[in-house]
Amino acid sequence: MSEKTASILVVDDEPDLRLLYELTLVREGYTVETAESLAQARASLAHRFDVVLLDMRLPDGLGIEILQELQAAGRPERCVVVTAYGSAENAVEALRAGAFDYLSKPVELKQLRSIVASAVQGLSGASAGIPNGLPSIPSSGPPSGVNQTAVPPVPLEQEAATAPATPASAAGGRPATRVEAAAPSPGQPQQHMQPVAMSRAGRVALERMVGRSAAMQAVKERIVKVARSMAPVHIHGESGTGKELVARALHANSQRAEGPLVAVNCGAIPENLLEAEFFGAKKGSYTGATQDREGFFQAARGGTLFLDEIGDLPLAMQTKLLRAIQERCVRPLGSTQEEMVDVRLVSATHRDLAREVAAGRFRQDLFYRLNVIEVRIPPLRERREDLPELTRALLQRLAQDSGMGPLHMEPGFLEAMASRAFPGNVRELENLLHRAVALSENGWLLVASVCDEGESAASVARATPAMAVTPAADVLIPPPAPPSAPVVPAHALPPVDAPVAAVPAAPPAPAPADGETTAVGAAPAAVEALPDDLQAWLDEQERQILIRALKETHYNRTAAASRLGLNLRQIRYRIERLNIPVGPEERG
Ligand SMILES: Nc1ncnc2c1ncn2[C@@H]1O[C@H](COP(=O)(O)OP(=O)(O)OP(=O)(O)O)[C@@H](O)[C@H]1O
Repeated sequence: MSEKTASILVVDDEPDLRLLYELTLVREGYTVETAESLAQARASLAHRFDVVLLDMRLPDGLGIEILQELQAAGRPERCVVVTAYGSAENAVEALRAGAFDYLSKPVELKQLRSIVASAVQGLSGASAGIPNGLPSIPSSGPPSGVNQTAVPPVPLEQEAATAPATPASAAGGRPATRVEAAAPSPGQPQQHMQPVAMSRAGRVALERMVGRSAAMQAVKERIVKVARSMAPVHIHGESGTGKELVARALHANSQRAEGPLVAVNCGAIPENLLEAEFFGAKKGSYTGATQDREGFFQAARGGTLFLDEIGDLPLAMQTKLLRAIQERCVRPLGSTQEEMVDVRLVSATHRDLAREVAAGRFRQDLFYRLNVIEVRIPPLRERREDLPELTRALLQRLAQDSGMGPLHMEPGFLEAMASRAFPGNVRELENLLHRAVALSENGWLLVASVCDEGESAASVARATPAMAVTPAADVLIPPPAPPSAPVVPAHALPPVDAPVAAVPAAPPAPAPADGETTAVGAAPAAVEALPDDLQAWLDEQERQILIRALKETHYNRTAAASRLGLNLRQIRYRIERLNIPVGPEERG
């Protein structure tokens, strides 16, 4: 069944407009019903529709009430709201309330067709007239609340870290724009108008955002929730927090995922080229324009246009961008023709745009249009618990990219990382790890390479067993000891009931005397008895931690693996290797 058999409810009190919309949409092949008031719309909505075209002003109330009621009832209809000409407030309010998109009066039929086509995109058949036990909306009165439909849980698999990395974007070295190929189409056909299952591309994009802190989990849930409408999203976060990753995840989880994602660094384009770059240019329109060329808006047609560092746009260009957003069309430089645009806008900045507005450097009306939905990414200092996992994942990526063998962390390496403030967030962490890899010796990442000038390696290095990152999986495994790495005395084995640490804890080595420093890689000045058999000692550490995790999770291996940052396959392998009894075979 084609998408054109989708069903549309047109709600408008003006008979001429109702008829015009109806005829236009019927001609497009849709099944159309009409209603002239909120009351009639509520009655019609006893059945399910695919799209509801809602006029804002109706004799018995505001169209947005229907939108809110559908949202509150968790209904799947996508609402396109028709707002009065130039009413940015109404449009923004409707989008925030969950409208799929909006149209401004006077409605251009071309635009109506395009937006409805976009709203029904991916559908496989009509649903009108199916009394299928949908949650009903109240026959009158305001909604009891906003949509509380649960966001699908975001699976965070260990394999996330092995996903191919997005290109590292070194400051200053970034190209101004990138257009990306369409994402692979989801393997499963979509269920008609049911909450759409997360596609593989969508899941992978979320998994690339490493971090399971509550703060990051909230960011991911918000992405999933807001990805599917056309509402502009503004991403705010300090430099290096992963704004581009969020933009990619929004695109990959949107229904435009099969369209292009055009990422533009607004700060990297010379001012005199901005207009041509954004809107395209006709041959001969400026020196060097030897042929017609598309702009970002045309290149992103049917997809997402990501405007990074939007705060860097000069005021004159802000005005032109605002017009393009309001009118939904652009005019290429040197052309007399306007072209309709069909993009979803995502913008980002590390600046406080509200403050920029107050200072007169950013247009308030543009800010209002772009900031319909905000996604804030917390800085790394507000989610320090993500640091070990981020370190492992980034090292994994570095090891893969550089084709190096396994990388081992010198004792104290993670602690040295943890002692830093990271004002440059994940990018700074990434750069630091780059440096550590470049300075590594025989695959050993040295504490000294991540210490600040003058900081003693020994001041951060605690006597902890070393760890290795293998390129094959996100696994920390105890590697063979470095030639002179400090070791933990056998008597320091953590008791089974001791708190579990990612790295088996051991008492710190005795502090060196004043002024005494310990050379990196050299044994601390005073180290207690060495174990006779390092591998056996390390195995015992691992064994006890696994037993404890299993006990605490009632021998549920999946839960135990998750507690330890392993996947099921990895924990099974370790349980088997260390011959740990787990009771009845099928536990966990
Ligand atoms: N949660 C994360 N998981 C894995 N990698 C991350 C994460 N956050 C950021 N990164 C990595 O850190 C680097 C910086 O991220 P990104 O470019 O998205 O930051 P940004 O906020 O856009 O920075 P800027 O404001 O400077 O443009 C990238 O290489 C990105 O892959």
